[in-house]
Amino acid sequence: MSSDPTIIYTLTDEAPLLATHAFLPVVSTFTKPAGIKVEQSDISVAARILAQFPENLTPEQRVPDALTELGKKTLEPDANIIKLPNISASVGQLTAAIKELQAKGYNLPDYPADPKTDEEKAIKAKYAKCIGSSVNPVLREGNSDRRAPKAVKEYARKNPHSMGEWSQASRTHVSHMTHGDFYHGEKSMTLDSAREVKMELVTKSGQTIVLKPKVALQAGEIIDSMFMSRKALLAFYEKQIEDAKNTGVLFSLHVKATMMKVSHPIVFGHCVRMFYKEAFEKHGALFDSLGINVNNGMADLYNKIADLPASQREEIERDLHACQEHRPALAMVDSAKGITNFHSPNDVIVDASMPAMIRAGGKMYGADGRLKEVKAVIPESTFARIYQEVINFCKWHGAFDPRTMGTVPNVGLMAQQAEEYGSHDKTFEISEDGVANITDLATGEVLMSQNVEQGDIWRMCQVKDAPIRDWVKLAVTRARNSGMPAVFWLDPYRPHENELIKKVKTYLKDHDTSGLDIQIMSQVRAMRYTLERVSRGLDTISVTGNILRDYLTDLFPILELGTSAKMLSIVPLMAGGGMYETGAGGSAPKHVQQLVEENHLRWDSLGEFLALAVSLEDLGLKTGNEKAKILAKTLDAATGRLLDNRKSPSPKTGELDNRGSQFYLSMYWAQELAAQTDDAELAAKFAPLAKQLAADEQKIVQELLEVQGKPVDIGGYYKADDAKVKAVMRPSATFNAALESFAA
Ligand SMILES: NC(=O)C1=CN([C@@H]2O[C@H](COP(=O)(O)OP(=O)(O)OC[C@H]3O[C@@H](n4cnc5c(N)ncnc54)[C@H](OP(=O)(O)O)[C@@H]3O)[C@@H](O)[C@H]2O)C=CC1
Ligand SMILES: O=C(O)CCC(=O)C(=O)O
Ligand SMILES: [Mg+2]
Repeated sequence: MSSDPTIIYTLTDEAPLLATHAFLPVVSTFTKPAGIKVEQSDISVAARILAQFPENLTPEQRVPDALTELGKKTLEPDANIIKLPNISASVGQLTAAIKELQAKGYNLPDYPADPKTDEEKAIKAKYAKCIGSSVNPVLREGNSDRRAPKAVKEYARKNPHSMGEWSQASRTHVSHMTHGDFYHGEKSMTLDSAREVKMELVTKSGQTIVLKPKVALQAGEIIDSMFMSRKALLAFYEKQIEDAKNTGVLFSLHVKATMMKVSHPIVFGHCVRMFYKEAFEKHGALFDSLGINVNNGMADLYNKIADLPASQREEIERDLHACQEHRPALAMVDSAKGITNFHSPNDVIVDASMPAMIRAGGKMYGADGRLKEVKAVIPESTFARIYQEVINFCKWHGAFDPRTMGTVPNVGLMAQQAEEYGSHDKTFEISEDGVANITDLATGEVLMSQNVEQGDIWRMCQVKDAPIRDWVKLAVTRARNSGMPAVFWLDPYRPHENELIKKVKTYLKDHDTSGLDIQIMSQVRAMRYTLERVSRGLDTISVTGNILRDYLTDLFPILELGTSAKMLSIVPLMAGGGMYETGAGGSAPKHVQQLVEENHLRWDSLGEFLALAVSLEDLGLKTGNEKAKILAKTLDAATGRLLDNRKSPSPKTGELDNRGSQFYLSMYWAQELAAQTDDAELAAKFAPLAKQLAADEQKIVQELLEVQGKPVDIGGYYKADDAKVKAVMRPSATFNAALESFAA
């Protein structure tokens, strides 16, 4: 039993970080009487960049490599981590962050987009560690348990969010490849013994190029080899662009360039190039000489042509516009600002963008700011099909009704960089035609081989045996505790999932499943089965691999609750600790913009409140700290009251925002603590605070409201000024004083 139980609180980026600045003082104050320590760990993109370049910084500027430290912590049994959503940076966001840090006096090197020297290559490799989804895979040393807590689901039932109407005549649909994609030629095997393998390309010209010299594999591990054909992808895009034009629906592309940070920017770039084909053919050499990489989106192109002589730039712009003339209309990210789906590869992230489209009745915004029917292009067919199944269902049954629909929690295979989301260091764009082999290093035996062509994307995925066992156990536990049926979404026609099915069947026998309803279904059937139940108000646990975990934990919360930010998201770490994530919702740039322009933060910290309650409960159970358990129980009760009394933040400036919502949470929490009878000492301790906050309620709310409506300065975006942020996020002198005198 630890004498000094500790919760590690992550500091991340954008809206979640702003909210944390207001919430942390409350957390530290409330947990102190229970003897709990709250430590901070800065894993913001700015801190992660700075940690890469200690030699460029003065001793005062240097920061520890908090992410690596935290990664190690996840392997310790007493880990208790609250993890807020962080930026998974695009190249554009990375360069903007570097620029801001340089302007603040940090002597960082520029990002070398096209490195020539060894030194530049080394710099690029360091920056590569800060791009895309580079936090979650390090910390997620456990599988995923995400669900809508009962109080939140009840709230959504009583206060349903808006849902767009679906028409049976809707032409909205999903388009995916039917050949030449990863699904098409996938190979998979379970290792009989531990091996070391390499990934190599044997070219048609007889050369052997080693792409990955060594991957150490464990016995029982499942590995896959799969590739996407460039030719098939281009032909697919050509056809879909043509079809959208002929049928008059918006063209939209949905990828996950953040998580799939190697493959999806390439998949995205091919689409943009195909769309603007003639302009790229005409200006290709110039674009290359300017270092334009369309995998980073049209924003990069427009930035890089900005300094060309006006006549040359205008000619390019004319040629780009000429392409648009005979191309379909594009779905917009921000129609007011003219930002299209092609602006940046991470503006449209499939896990959130497809549910948003489905929630809106199968529509996305066109350039005129109106909602329109859409062709949703999701090239890879493996998982795209589930969305078409949802569309089919909505067209037939109409939109789901949040007042009556069932809930779909998820148990997701995620630990130890499982499946596709761990494949970045084993993903390659093929340089010339040949055979791509996974070869045993010791024996030279070729385990799996694929015929590939230049430009194809080839990857190897892994999933270790222990995470699979843990995942099956978690599924059985959740089914038992919830009384819901659980469905493993596994497709026997997909080689990888077929290997998984064998293991699932074996490991289910390790558990008492009597009285439980556990089934295995292919994805499309599982979706249909689940939706039939959802529409009848019945609940069903989805037990899925890593990508479907990501997709379904935005899809169902967005349909059921209006946002995934209100979901409980737990990672029971395999080493015994726990990580408590705040929903699946990411950071929201437009929330920061609203704060800076109008001093109103619409971000809802509900996910943070829910996560903290489970973190406290877990800490109480594991360390025998009864006060922590009471803190957890009363926090949950306070969160319930917050919902019942409608004290969540409003999106509108001039109304209660994140700070006001946090005040109410604090007041209710103090009141619940004062009222409980399990621990008289705690009750007595919190009684004066509860009384004071209630007495000052009007005054505090007034202080929090009156600051709104004017611009504020937080001293930066990626690395805001701590003191300025604190001042902005804690503007009520009365509330601050009450907390301080309590803590004293
Ligand atoms: N766990 C993690 O670390 C995750 C990180 N990300 C990262 O976050 C960034 C943005 O991702 P994106 O896919 O656009 O998704 P987001 O979840 O940031 O946002 C989509 C929209 O959902 C609404 N929303 C989400 N959370 C909240 C909240 N707590 N309170 C109020 N509204 C909320 C906002 O809509 P509105 O403005 O209309 O209110 C927001 O604009 C990317 O860098 C991505 O990689 C994404 C997912 C998870
Ligand atoms: O790590 C990321 O970029 C996003 C994570 C995410 O979308 C999720 O876990 O649901
Ligand atoms: Mg997600």
